Amino acid sequence: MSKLHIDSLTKSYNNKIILSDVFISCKKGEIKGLIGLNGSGKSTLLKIIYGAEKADSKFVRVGNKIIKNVYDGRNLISYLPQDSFLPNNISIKSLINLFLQKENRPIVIENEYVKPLLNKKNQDLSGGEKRIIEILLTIHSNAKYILLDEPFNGVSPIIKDYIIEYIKKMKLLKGYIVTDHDYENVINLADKIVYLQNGYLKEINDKKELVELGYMSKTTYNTVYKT
Ligand SMILES: Nc1ncnc2c1ncn2[C@@H]1O[C@H](COP(=O)(O)OP(=O)(O)OP(=O)(O)O)[C@@H](O)[C@H]1O
Repeated sequence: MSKLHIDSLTKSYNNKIILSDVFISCKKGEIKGLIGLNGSGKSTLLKIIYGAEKADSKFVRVGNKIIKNVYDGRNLISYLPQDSFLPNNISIKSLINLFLQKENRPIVIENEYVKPLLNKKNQDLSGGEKRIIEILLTIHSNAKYILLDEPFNGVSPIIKDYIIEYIKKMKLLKGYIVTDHDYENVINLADKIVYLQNGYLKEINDKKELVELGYMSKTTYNTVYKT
């Protein structure tokens, strides 16, 4: 499968540069974890790659296909936004039929967490239940590359573990870029970590760098990683 390649991506809001000549790529079977401080531009980056937000400049392609907007990227790039995106007054079963191609529906309908919710309306689901449905609909689209913005938000620990194992199991088929403030789970899930700061992406090779970069305190690092 062709690689997802992004370069020369630049974005400013009100003359403030948020993303400055960003380069990132992802290949099939790869999970990239994107982390950074609040406001560093992670969501903006994912929205621009997907095509939901305009960039000042960008070059996005999957293989030889250049992606300029959401329409170009259909069946190639799928995106889970930070905020809930499903319409309310509609059953989960109908949402699955609406969002997924016929051949992709059974695996979601048969899912152990989805099955008990099929006849409920989206508005009657808890925040975490909604998130599982949204994640599965995004992953099981026809797209080859999946962008997940805060998939673990509002999800209980046991479901986070389930989502991580689920994505790992599915990873051979697609490529993923995942961002979340739950850095432990992003680090656990990802093959590579990239850190966004001052508009630039930096590859992290050693978790200790996250202290040097000011992402986490030494105390937190020692508590989490030095047992
Ligand atoms: N539509 C907009 N108009 C003006 N500024 C914006 C807009 N959207 C985002 N910003 C600004 O761009 C910066 C990056 O925002 P973004 O949401 O991409 O950050 P983030 O890294 O995802 O943050 P968080 O981790 O808090 O979700 C922030 O300073 C934000 O205030």
